[in-house]
Amino acid sequence: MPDYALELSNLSRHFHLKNGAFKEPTLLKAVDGISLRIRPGETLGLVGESGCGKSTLAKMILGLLEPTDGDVLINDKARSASSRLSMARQLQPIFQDPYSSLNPRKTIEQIIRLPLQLHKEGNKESQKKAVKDISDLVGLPERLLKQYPGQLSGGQRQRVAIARALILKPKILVCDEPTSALDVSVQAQILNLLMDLKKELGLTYLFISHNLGVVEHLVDKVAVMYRGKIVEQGTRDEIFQNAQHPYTKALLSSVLTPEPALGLPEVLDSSAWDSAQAS
Ligand SMILES: Nc1ncnc2c1ncn2[C@@H]1O[C@H](COP(=O)(O)OP(=O)(O)OP(=O)(O)O)[C@@H](O)[C@H]1O
Repeated sequence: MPDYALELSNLSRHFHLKNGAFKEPTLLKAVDGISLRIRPGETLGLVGESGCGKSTLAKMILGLLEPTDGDVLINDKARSASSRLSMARQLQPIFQDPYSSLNPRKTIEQIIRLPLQLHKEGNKESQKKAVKDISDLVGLPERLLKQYPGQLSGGQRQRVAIARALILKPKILVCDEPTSALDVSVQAQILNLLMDLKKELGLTYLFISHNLGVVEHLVDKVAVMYRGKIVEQGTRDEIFQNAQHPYTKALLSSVLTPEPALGLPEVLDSSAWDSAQAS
Protein backbone atom coordinates (compact mmCIF):
# COMPACT_ATOMS: atom_id res chain seq x y z
CA MET A 1 0.00 0.00 0.00
CA PRO A 2 1.37 3.50 -0.81
CA ASP A 3 2.26 5.85 2.05
CA TYR A 4 -0.03 8.52 0.62
CA ALA A 5 -3.00 8.19 -1.71
CA LEU A 6 -2.65 11.85 -2.62
CA GLU A 7 0.19 14.24 -1.94
CA LEU A 8 0.49 17.85 -3.03
CA SER A 9 3.92 19.32 -2.77
CA ASN A 10 4.33 23.09 -2.88
CA LEU A 11 1.60 23.29 -5.55
CA SER A 12 0.96 26.66 -7.16
CA ARG A 13 -1.07 28.12 -10.00
CA HIS A 14 -0.72 31.78 -10.85
CA PHE A 15 -2.73 33.71 -13.46
CA HIS A 16 -1.65 36.90 -15.23
CA LEU A 17 -4.76 39.06 -15.38
CA LYS A 18 -4.91 41.64 -18.17
CA ASN A 19 -5.82 45.16 -17.08
CA GLY A 20 -6.48 46.78 -20.44
CA ALA A 21 -4.05 47.48 -23.28
CA PHE A 22 -1.74 49.96 -21.52
CA LYS A 23 -1.39 48.57 -18.03
CA GLU A 24 0.88 45.80 -16.77
CA PRO A 25 -0.97 42.53 -16.08
CA THR A 26 -1.49 41.74 -12.40
CA LEU A 27 -0.52 38.40 -10.94
CA LEU A 28 -3.28 36.42 -9.23
CA LYS A 29 -1.92 33.64 -7.02
CA ALA A 30 -5.02 31.42 -7.17
CA VAL A 31 -3.12 28.54 -5.52
CA ASP A 32 0.10 29.48 -3.79
CA GLY A 33 2.51 26.85 -2.46
CA ILE A 34 0.07 24.27 -1.07
CA SER A 35 1.35 21.06 0.52
CA LEU A 36 -1.12 18.39 1.68
CA ARG A 37 -1.00 14.65 2.28
CA ILE A 38 -3.88 12.18 2.43
CA ARG A 39 -3.27 8.61 3.59
CA PRO A 40 -5.13 5.71 1.94
CA GLY A 41 -8.62 5.43 3.41
CA GLU A 42 -8.58 8.94 4.89
CA THR A 43 -11.03 11.75 4.17
CA LEU A 44 -9.59 15.25 4.05
CA GLY A 45 -11.97 18.21 3.96
CA LEU A 46 -10.61 21.21 2.07
CA VAL A 47 -12.61 24.23 3.16
CA GLY A 48 -12.60 27.89 2.21
CA GLU A 49 -14.88 30.60 0.93
CA SER A 50 -15.80 31.09 -2.72
CA GLY A 51 -12.86 32.25 -4.83
CA CYS A 52 -10.10 31.04 -2.48
CA GLY A 53 -8.75 28.63 -5.10
CA LYS A 54 -10.37 25.27 -4.28
CA SER A 55 -11.50 24.44 -7.83
CA THR A 56 -8.16 25.54 -9.29
CA LEU A 57 -6.50 23.10 -6.90
CA ALA A 58 -8.93 20.32 -7.89
CA LYS A 59 -8.25 20.94 -11.59
CA MET A 60 -4.51 20.52 -11.06
CA ILE A 61 -5.06 17.27 -9.14
CA LEU A 62 -7.25 15.99 -11.98
CA GLY A 63 -4.71 17.04 -14.62
CA LEU A 64 -7.09 19.56 -16.21
CA LEU A 65 -4.75 22.47 -15.44
CA GLU A 66 -0.95 22.57 -15.38
CA PRO A 67 0.62 23.83 -12.14
CA THR A 68 2.85 26.89 -12.31
CA ASP A 69 5.02 25.12 -9.76
CA GLY A 70 5.04 22.04 -7.50
CA ASP A 71 3.90 18.43 -7.85
CA VAL A 72 0.84 16.22 -7.52
CA LEU A 73 1.63 12.66 -6.42
CA ILE A 74 -0.98 9.92 -6.66
CA ASN A 75 -0.22 6.70 -4.79
CA ASP A 76 3.33 8.01 -4.29
CA LYS A 77 3.94 8.59 -8.03
CA ALA A 78 4.05 11.93 -9.84
CA ARG A 79 0.87 12.28 -11.84
CA SER A 80 2.90 13.61 -14.75
CA ALA A 81 4.70 10.22 -14.86
CA SER A 82 1.47 8.28 -15.49
CA SER A 83 -0.78 8.28 -18.53
CA ARG A 84 -4.21 9.88 -18.27
CA LEU A 85 -5.83 6.49 -18.62
CA SER A 86 -3.89 4.92 -15.77
CA MET A 87 -4.54 8.00 -13.63
CA ALA A 88 -8.28 7.78 -14.29
CA ARG A 89 -8.30 4.24 -12.88
CA GLN A 90 -6.82 5.50 -9.63
CA LEU A 91 -8.61 8.80 -9.17
CA GLN A 92 -11.98 10.14 -10.29
CA PRO A 93 -13.90 13.37 -9.69
CA ILE A 94 -17.43 14.03 -8.52
CA PHE A 95 -18.49 17.49 -9.61
CA GLN A 96 -20.63 20.15 -8.08
CA ASP A 97 -23.59 20.30 -10.37
CA PRO A 98 -25.37 17.13 -11.48
CA TYR A 99 -27.61 19.30 -13.71
CA SER A 100 -24.78 20.34 -16.01
CA SER A 101 -22.33 17.47 -15.60
CA LEU A 102 -24.37 14.76 -17.37
CA ASN A 103 -24.84 14.66 -21.14
CA PRO A 104 -28.59 15.31 -21.66
CA ARG A 105 -28.68 13.29 -24.92
CA LYS A 106 -27.35 10.04 -23.45
CA THR A 107 -29.31 7.52 -21.41
CA ILE A 108 -28.23 6.91 -17.82
CA GLU A 109 -26.87 3.52 -18.84
CA GLN A 110 -24.75 5.10 -21.62
CA ILE A 111 -23.44 7.76 -19.23
CA ILE A 112 -22.34 5.28 -16.57
CA ARG A 113 -20.89 2.92 -19.20
CA LEU A 114 -18.82 5.55 -21.02
CA PRO A 115 -15.63 5.24 -18.89
CA LEU A 116 -15.58 1.45 -19.55
CA GLN A 117 -15.83 2.14 -23.29
CA LEU A 118 -13.13 4.82 -23.18
CA HIS A 119 -10.87 2.39 -21.34
CA LYS A 120 -11.89 -0.52 -23.63
CA GLU A 121 -12.76 -2.63 -20.62
CA GLY A 122 -14.82 -5.79 -21.25
CA ASN A 123 -17.47 -6.43 -23.88
CA LYS A 124 -20.95 -4.97 -24.16
CA GLU A 125 -22.51 -7.65 -21.94
CA SER A 126 -19.95 -7.35 -19.14
CA GLN A 127 -20.16 -3.56 -19.32
CA LYS A 128 -23.96 -3.68 -18.95
CA LYS A 129 -23.63 -5.98 -15.95
CA ALA A 130 -21.04 -3.64 -14.37
CA VAL A 131 -23.46 -0.71 -14.89
CA LYS A 132 -26.27 -2.65 -13.21
CA ASP A 133 -24.05 -3.67 -10.26
CA ILE A 134 -22.73 -0.16 -9.63
CA SER A 135 -26.26 1.28 -9.98
CA ASP A 136 -27.47 -1.13 -7.27
CA LEU A 137 -24.59 -0.06 -5.06
CA VAL A 138 -25.42 3.65 -5.31
CA GLY A 139 -29.18 3.11 -4.95
CA LEU A 140 -30.29 3.78 -8.54
CA PRO A 141 -33.32 1.69 -9.54
CA GLU A 142 -32.78 -0.34 -12.75
CA ARG A 143 -35.79 1.28 -14.44
CA LEU A 144 -33.90 4.62 -14.51
CA LEU A 145 -31.10 3.23 -16.69
CA LYS A 146 -33.12 3.70 -19.90
CA GLN A 147 -34.07 7.27 -19.00
CA TYR A 148 -32.31 10.57 -19.71
CA PRO A 149 -30.78 12.96 -17.12
CA GLY A 150 -33.65 15.43 -17.60
CA GLN A 151 -36.10 12.81 -16.34
CA LEU A 152 -34.28 12.33 -13.01
CA SER A 153 -34.32 14.29 -9.75
CA GLY A 154 -31.19 16.18 -8.59
CA GLY A 155 -30.35 13.48 -6.05
CA GLN A 156 -30.78 10.70 -8.63
CA ARG A 157 -28.52 12.60 -11.03
CA GLN A 158 -25.82 12.90 -8.40
CA ARG A 159 -26.11 9.11 -7.81
CA VAL A 160 -25.52 8.69 -11.55
CA ALA A 161 -22.43 10.90 -11.31
CA ILE A 162 -21.16 8.81 -8.39
CA ALA A 163 -21.81 5.55 -10.28
CA ARG A 164 -19.93 6.91 -13.30
CA ALA A 165 -17.01 7.93 -11.06
CA LEU A 166 -16.86 4.47 -9.45
CA ILE A 167 -17.31 2.23 -12.49
CA LEU A 168 -13.54 1.95 -13.10
CA LYS A 169 -13.05 1.02 -9.41
CA PRO A 170 -10.78 3.95 -8.49
CA LYS A 171 -9.69 4.21 -4.86
CA ILE A 172 -9.49 8.01 -4.67
CA LEU A 173 -12.38 10.43 -5.21
CA VAL A 174 -12.03 14.19 -5.53
CA CYS A 175 -15.45 15.56 -4.55
CA ASP A 176 -15.83 19.24 -5.47
CA GLU A 177 -18.88 20.57 -3.60
CA PRO A 178 -20.82 17.38 -4.45
CA THR A 179 -23.99 18.41 -2.60
CA SER A 180 -24.11 22.18 -2.87
CA ALA A 181 -26.53 22.17 -5.84
CA LEU A 182 -29.00 19.85 -4.05
CA ASP A 183 -31.95 20.42 -1.71
CA VAL A 184 -31.01 20.18 1.96
CA SER A 185 -32.95 16.92 2.50
CA VAL A 186 -31.23 15.30 -0.50
CA GLN A 187 -27.80 16.58 0.57
CA ALA A 188 -27.90 14.37 3.67
CA GLN A 189 -28.78 11.28 1.59
CA ILE A 190 -25.88 11.84 -0.78
CA LEU A 191 -23.42 12.51 2.07
CA ASN A 192 -24.56 9.30 3.78
CA LEU A 193 -24.17 7.40 0.52
CA LEU A 194 -20.60 8.72 0.09
CA MET A 195 -19.75 7.62 3.62
CA ASP A 196 -21.27 4.14 3.10
CA LEU A 197 -19.32 3.75 -0.15
CA LYS A 198 -16.12 4.80 1.57
CA LYS A 199 -16.51 2.01 4.14
CA GLU A 200 -17.63 -0.61 1.65
CA LEU A 201 -15.00 0.11 -1.02
CA GLY A 202 -12.14 1.45 1.14
CA LEU A 203 -12.10 4.82 -0.64
CA THR A 204 -9.96 7.89 0.00
CA TYR A 205 -11.70 11.26 -0.34
CA LEU A 206 -10.60 14.80 -0.91
CA PHE A 207 -13.82 16.56 -0.03
CA ILE A 208 -13.93 20.20 -1.15
CA SER A 209 -16.53 22.52 0.32
CA HIS A 210 -17.11 26.15 1.22
CA ASN A 211 -19.14 24.94 4.20
CA LEU A 212 -17.41 23.63 7.32
CA GLY A 213 -20.77 22.32 8.55
CA VAL A 214 -21.03 19.96 5.57
CA VAL A 215 -17.64 18.36 6.18
CA GLU A 216 -17.88 18.10 9.97
CA HIS A 217 -19.35 14.60 10.09
CA LEU A 218 -17.44 13.21 7.13
CA VAL A 219 -13.82 14.02 7.53
CA ASP A 220 -10.82 12.72 9.44
CA LYS A 221 -8.79 15.86 8.79
CA VAL A 222 -9.48 19.41 7.65
CA ALA A 223 -7.35 21.91 5.70
CA VAL A 224 -8.54 25.51 5.67
CA MET A 225 -7.74 27.51 2.54
CA TYR A 226 -7.64 31.29 2.29
CA ARG A 227 -6.51 33.29 -0.72
CA GLY A 228 -4.64 30.41 -2.31
CA LYS A 229 -2.86 29.18 0.83
CA ILE A 230 -3.56 26.65 3.57
CA VAL A 231 -3.78 28.72 6.73
CA GLU A 232 -4.49 25.86 9.13
CA GLN A 233 -4.78 22.08 9.02
CA GLY A 234 -5.42 19.42 11.61
CA THR A 235 -7.65 16.58 12.71
CA ARG A 236 -11.38 17.14 12.75
CA ASP A 237 -11.34 17.66 16.54
CA GLU A 238 -8.40 20.06 16.40
CA ILE A 239 -10.18 22.24 13.85
CA PHE A 240 -13.71 22.05 15.19
CA GLN A 241 -12.87 22.25 18.89
CA ASN A 242 -9.63 24.15 19.05
CA ALA A 243 -9.13 26.24 15.90
CA GLN A 244 -6.11 28.53 16.14
CA HIS A 245 -6.22 30.70 13.04
CA PRO A 246 -8.55 33.73 13.05
CA TYR A 247 -9.84 32.82 9.57
CA THR A 248 -10.79 29.31 10.71
CA LYS A 249 -12.54 30.78 13.73
CA ALA A 250 -14.39 33.20 11.47
CA LEU A 251 -15.42 30.35 9.12
CA LEU A 252 -16.68 28.39 12.11
CA SER A 253 -18.84 31.27 13.21
CA SER A 254 -19.92 31.91 9.60
CA VAL A 255 -19.24 35.62 9.75
CA LEU A 256 -17.44 35.80 6.41
CA THR A 257 -18.89 37.30 3.28
CA PRO A 258 -17.65 36.56 -0.26
CA GLU A 259 -14.89 38.82 -1.49
CA PRO A 260 -15.96 40.62 -4.68
CA ALA A 261 -12.34 41.58 -5.49
CA LEU A 262 -11.50 37.95 -6.22
CA GLY A 263 -13.79 37.80 -9.25
CA LEU A 264 -16.07 35.07 -10.48
CA PRO A 265 -14.70 31.54 -10.29
CA GLU A 266 -15.32 29.03 -13.04
CA VAL A 267 -17.56 26.07 -12.29
CA LEU A 268 -15.67 22.84 -12.66
CA ASP A 269 -17.67 20.38 -14.71
CA SER A 270 -17.25 16.97 -16.22
CA SER A 271 -17.05 17.76 -19.95
CA ALA A 272 -13.36 18.70 -19.70
CA TRP A 273 -12.74 15.53 -17.68
CA ASP A 274 -14.49 13.29 -20.21
CA SER A 275 -12.54 14.76 -23.12
CA ALA A 276 -9.27 14.59 -21.14
CA GLN A 277 -9.77 10.85 -20.60
CA ALA A 278 -10.60 10.35 -24.25
CA SER A 279 -7.48 12.21 -25.43
N1 LIG B 1 -8.54 30.56 -15.91
C1 LIG B 1 -8.47 31.56 -15.02
N2 LIG B 1 -7.97 32.76 -15.37
C2 LIG B 1 -7.87 33.76 -14.48
N3 LIG B 1 -8.28 33.68 -13.19
C3 LIG B 1 -8.81 32.51 -12.78
C4 LIG B 1 -8.93 31.39 -13.66
N4 LIG B 1 -9.50 30.35 -12.98
C5 LIG B 1 -9.72 30.82 -11.72
N5 LIG B 1 -9.30 32.11 -11.60
C6 LIG B 1 -9.37 32.94 -10.41
O1 LIG B 1 -8.69 32.24 -9.36
C7 LIG B 1 -9.36 32.46 -8.11
C8 LIG B 1 -9.73 31.12 -7.51
O2 LIG B 1 -10.80 30.54 -8.27
P1 LIG B 1 -11.42 29.10 -7.94
O3 LIG B 1 -12.45 28.81 -8.96
O4 LIG B 1 -10.32 28.14 -7.78
O5 LIG B 1 -12.10 29.38 -6.51
P2 LIG B 1 -13.04 28.45 -5.61
O6 LIG B 1 -12.51 28.52 -4.23
O7 LIG B 1 -13.15 27.10 -6.22
O8 LIG B 1 -14.44 29.17 -5.67
P3 LIG B 1 -15.92 28.49 -5.66
O9 LIG B 1 -16.05 27.79 -4.34
O10 LIG B 1 -16.84 29.68 -5.79
O11 LIG B 1 -15.99 27.55 -6.83
C9 LIG B 1 -10.55 33.36 -8.41
O12 LIG B 1 -10.19 34.68 -8.14
C10 LIG B 1 -10.78 33.15 -9.90
O13 LIG B 1 -11.38 34.28 -10.49
